[in-house]
Amino acid sequence: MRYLTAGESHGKQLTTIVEGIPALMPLTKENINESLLRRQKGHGRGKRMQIEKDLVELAGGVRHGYTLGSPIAMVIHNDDFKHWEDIMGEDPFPEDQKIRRTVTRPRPGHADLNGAMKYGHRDIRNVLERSSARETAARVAAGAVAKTLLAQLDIKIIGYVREIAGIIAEENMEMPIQERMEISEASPVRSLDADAGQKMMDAIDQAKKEGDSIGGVVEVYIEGMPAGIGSYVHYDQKLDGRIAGSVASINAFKGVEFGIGFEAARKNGSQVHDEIAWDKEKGYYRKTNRLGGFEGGMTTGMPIVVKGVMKPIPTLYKPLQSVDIETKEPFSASIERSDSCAVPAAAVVMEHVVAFELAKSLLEQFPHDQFPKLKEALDSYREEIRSF
Ligand SMILES: Cc1cc2nc3c(=O)[nH]c(=O)nc-3n(C[C@H](O)[C@H](O)[C@H](O)COP(=O)(O)O)c2cc1C
Ligand SMILES: C=C(O[C@@H]1CC(C(=O)O)=C[C@@H](OP(=O)(O)O)[C@H]1O)C(=O)O
Repeated sequence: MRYLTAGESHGKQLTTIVEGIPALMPLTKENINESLLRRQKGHGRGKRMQIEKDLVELAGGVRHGYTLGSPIAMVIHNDDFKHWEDIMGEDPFPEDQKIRRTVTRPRPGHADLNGAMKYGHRDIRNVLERSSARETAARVAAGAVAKTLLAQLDIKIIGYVREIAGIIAEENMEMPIQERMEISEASPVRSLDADAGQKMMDAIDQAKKEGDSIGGVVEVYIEGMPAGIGSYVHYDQKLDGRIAGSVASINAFKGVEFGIGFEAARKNGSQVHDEIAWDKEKGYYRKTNRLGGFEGGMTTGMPIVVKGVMKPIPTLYKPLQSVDIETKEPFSASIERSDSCAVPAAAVVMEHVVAFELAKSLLEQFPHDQFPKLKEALDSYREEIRSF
């Protein structure tokens, strides 16, 4: 199972192709649109999200509500394209407009300067159009297909915000996943804690007023993955490693933690490892879940708990200093628009990239061309694990 995306932020459309989903799996565009619309929400986003209404067009691989086993092609149109046709269309700029319309001022913290040097672009627009997190809409579409597969295998997944600008939403470890879903969806910052949520919103408003940006920590929580998914035998089969890679690949993500994460460095082994217990009904389980659902690159059967840290947005109304690549002169220009905080949206993105890795590892372990056979194989594996 794999996916590719294509498309520029202000170009015509984003395209996603997902390969490897078995045939005969129920899938509708509503499954995908629900995820896309969730990604667009969240306090702190800029004007662009008022222009876009992300809706998917299923362009291949699905017929009459079921997957065909062929690649699934999805298109999301950029509504903003109509404002950018002269800049993003096929025709080059007329000579007399070239200098004025070419982007030559790289933003610190974005892909601008490194991307321009690597690909030899003297117009930084050729970099920023693709490095933009607009691409995460296409990734969420791929993840939504994976999430639909997981849901039909009784695996639930949700992403929410744990921290923004140092304000922490304390977690009640006992909170069931359904409650996590409902509370975070109702919160404008996807927080699990109303008091912290209000403080987060205030911090976002304050940052915006000051022309600055803020980052935070998001968490993805998964229930229903049986023990033993992933493997210890090769570096690239370790599921926690794959998840870490996919999370770090999200725009502006700078770190990943499982369970208590970096806190483990400051604790003794007896305070970190989760004791093993057994119950006639549910089989083996851990008395605690400090390792966040992974041992040896494989799931333990406990909930998977993974956090990602997002740095503050690099485009600032209060700009940092940089150097114009044509004149080599320093500048500090003002900008037209940007998000001041995209942490709530990033929680939805992280949920979807993690969902993709989970679905991919399940299909590697239980390769089936037909979805009902995958379901049957997983049910029988679950029974085997329970009575082990
Ligand atoms: C949902 C989301 C929205 C974002 N919005 C913006 C934005 O409005 N302006 C901006 O400069 N960066 C934004 N970013 C972050 C940049 O895309 C990111 O910092 C850039 O691609 C450079 O990559 P790096 O930070 O991973 O090094 C956003 C990221 C995400 C996940
Ligand atoms: C378009 C999205 O996010 C964009 C990500 C982004 C960036 O530099 O990463 C910059 C902004 O784009 P624009 O300059 O057009 O306002 C965000 O709006 C989106 O999330 O769909």
